[in-house]
Amino acid sequence: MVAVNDLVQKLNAVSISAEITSSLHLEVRIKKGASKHEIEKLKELIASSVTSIEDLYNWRSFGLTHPDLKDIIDQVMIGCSNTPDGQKMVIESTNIPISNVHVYNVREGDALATSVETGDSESSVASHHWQLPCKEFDDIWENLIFDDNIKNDLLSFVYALLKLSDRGTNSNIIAVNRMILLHGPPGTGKTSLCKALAQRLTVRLSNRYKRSIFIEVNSHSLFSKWFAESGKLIMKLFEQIEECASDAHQLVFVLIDEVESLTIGRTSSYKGNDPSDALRSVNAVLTQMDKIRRLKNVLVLTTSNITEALDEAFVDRADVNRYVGHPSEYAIYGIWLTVIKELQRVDIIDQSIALSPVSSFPRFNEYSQKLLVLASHCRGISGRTIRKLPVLAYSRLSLDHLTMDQFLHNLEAVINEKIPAKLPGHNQTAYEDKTTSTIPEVPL
Ligand SMILES: Nc1ncnc2c1ncn2[C@@H]1O[C@H](COP(=O)(O)OP(=O)(O)OP(=O)(O)O)[C@@H](O)[C@H]1O
Repeated sequence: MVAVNDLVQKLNAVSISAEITSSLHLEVRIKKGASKHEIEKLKELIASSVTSIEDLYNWRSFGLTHPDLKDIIDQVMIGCSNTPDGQKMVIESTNIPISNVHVYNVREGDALATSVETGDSESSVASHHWQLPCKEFDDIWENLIFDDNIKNDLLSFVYALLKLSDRGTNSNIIAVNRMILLHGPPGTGKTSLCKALAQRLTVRLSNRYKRSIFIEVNSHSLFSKWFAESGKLIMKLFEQIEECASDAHQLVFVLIDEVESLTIGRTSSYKGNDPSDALRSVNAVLTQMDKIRRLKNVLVLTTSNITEALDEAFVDRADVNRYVGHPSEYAIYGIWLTVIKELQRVDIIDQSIALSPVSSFPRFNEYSQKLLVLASHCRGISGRTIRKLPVLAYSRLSLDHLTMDQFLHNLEAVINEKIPAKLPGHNQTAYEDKTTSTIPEVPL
């Protein structure tokens, strides 16, 4: 029976042949203290040792057991933008191009808070800066689970945008603004996706750009505290960004979260303030965005929870705008799987029970089936809340170690307690059910 199941799984796995290995990348994270320069020389060995690994899933990391590699390489992630996230892969060819093997190390440490002067000898923390690739962002990509192909789509599209810009295409003919907009309900992973995307692009483009910086703009505090001054503040902030981008060997990612607070519609007033202030700020942002779009090493990532309030001229400038909604039961299952695996890794949940990956549905074992049923009760809830539920389940019993049965039982109890409205028969609101954007999607 097991053998038959294995066979079916193999048939379902994507077989990577030579013709698509060109879009297959290996991202190799080296151990602290190991020499990147020396490991760069081992790319061929790394590529060939990957082909002998049985359980490979797209965009999932794994360790290497080869005696010459295991002590210097922390993890490898295999990524193919032509293949769904989490799909099992069978690599038949050993022809992974060496140029697609990216060796990197991660920086540790906190973000650097950067201020701008606001007059009257006051200054405000306007942004936080991270040098990429950094440890904090590195595991986000693999742990973000979406129903659609948004991760692959964004990565390929933005990679193409940066390549086009780098080749010096005429922007009057090929309009590239290097700006993306992600919108949708709170807690659905928009900010995390921007950070993860920047990290992956940094690793991918490390041959082209020696350095990479991620600037997170503190848009809310900038706008609400010094409303009338915000036009000036925005200008100063963008001057700092331009300074970073003046280094042609540096890739600059700018994240503007809650972008609606900067670009609230020209006609709407903000918290009862004079609409002319809102207008001034919108204009300042748009002027600065237009300036920045001339810089080919800058990518602006924006997120919004209230798309309806966004300025049309701003939305128009985005090369991509995508709706990011609440996860379906399959994505919820996938998110819980990442949390449960971590709890198993630290031996809080029994390690002897392996839950099935989403891609093997419907051939689920009894535990996976139960988890999927629980997931179906949680539709319409944000990924942020979904991620917290297993920890709440663990905390219900003051035990150091839980069997899988105990864990699932507690998870069910937490769901019944915390979100009773999500039990079967509950009618979801129109907002919770929403799956399409109010802004037309740009086809990718
Ligand atoms: N689809 C998802 N897969 C995995 N984790 C998710 C997902 N959606 C949200 N999360 C988790 O929820 C937390 C919040 O995510 P994030 O801040 O990126 O959401 P957001 O959409 O930007 O929310 P907000 O608009 O409130 O800032 C993160 O820890 C993230 O890992």
